[in-house]
Amino acid sequence: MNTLFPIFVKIDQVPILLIGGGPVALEKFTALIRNNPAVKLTVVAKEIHAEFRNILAKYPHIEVFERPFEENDLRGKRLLMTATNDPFFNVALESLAKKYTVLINAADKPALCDFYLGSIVQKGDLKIAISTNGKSPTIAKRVKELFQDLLPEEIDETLTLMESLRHQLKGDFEEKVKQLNAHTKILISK
Ligand SMILES: C[C@@]1(CC(=O)O)C2=NC(=C\c3[nH]c(c(CCC(=O)O)c3CC(=O)O)Cc3[nH]c(c(CC(=O)O)c3CCC(=O)O)/C=C3\N/C(=C\2)[C@@H](CCC(=O)O)[C@]3(C)CC(=O)O)/[C@H]1CCC(=O)O
Ligand SMILES: NC(=O)c1ccc[n+]([C@@H]2O[C@H](COP(=O)([O-])OP(=O)(O)OC[C@H]3O[C@@H](n4cnc5c(N)ncnc54)[C@H](O)[C@@H]3O)[C@@H](O)[C@H]2O)c1
Repeated sequence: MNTLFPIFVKIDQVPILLIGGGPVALEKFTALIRNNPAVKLTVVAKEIHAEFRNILAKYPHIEVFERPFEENDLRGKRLLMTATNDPFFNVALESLAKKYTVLINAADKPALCDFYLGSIVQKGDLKIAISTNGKSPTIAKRVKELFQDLLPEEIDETLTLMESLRHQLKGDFEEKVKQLNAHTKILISK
């Protein structure tokens, strides 16, 4: 049983610290930016690879420090993502995360994680997060590709129409739910 509880985080108002400047840190950075370019993010790494540095230069609102991590970096942060090549440092970060009551994701180190990243399907405002309970990130990626192909592009238009409908509907809550269900029944009928 997959006991992970999925939530959707407003990353433009929840400060995140990303430690690492290599390809894996760049992957995690890309995942954040793809979901919200306005992410409130600080990147700290002893050495930031050229490719990552060039990309970071396009996001002036992101704080970047090319130096070793300092405990102070955790102050005011709510999420910590780490992608370093130092296993001892990762373990130390796990206890520091507890001290600062920050949730930690250590890339590719499930035992150190409070939360996992999911594979994300996006069609306009529709977003689906996929988890395999850490069993196979590759399958998560394939399922994402499947849904990306399966879902019609028009789904976002439908969402926009539904949004205006739900704002127009009068009556009590129960009545609104009834009407919204009636309007969308066609979506699941053959
Ligand atoms: C979904 C995605 C999100 C993201 O990272 O943004 C993600 N991994 C992705 C890709 C990916 N990662 C790896 C491969 C190589 C092939 C393979 O191993 O399958 C590929 C495939 C590829 O790159 O093609 C290597 C890998 N990953 C983990 C381990 C350690 C272990 O399993 O013990 C190892 C072995 C390292 C080694 O061998 O040294 C662990 C985790 N990876 C997770 C998330 C969490 C569980 C998610 C879930 O529940 O499924 C978890 C537990 C923690 C975390 O990192 O958050 C992203 C999909 C991107 C997309 O959607 O396109
Ligand atoms: N590259 C891959 O495809 C891959 C795949 C699976 C797992 N991994 C694992 O993921 C981790 C990261 O991979 P990578 O390829 O990005 O590594 P990398 O060596 O390219 O980058 C590691 C980064 O961590 C930084 N760092 C290390 N100690 C630090 C500290 N004390 N303070 C601040 N920054 C510090 C380094 O400066 C560097 O920027 C490694 O543990 C690796 O084994 C990598």
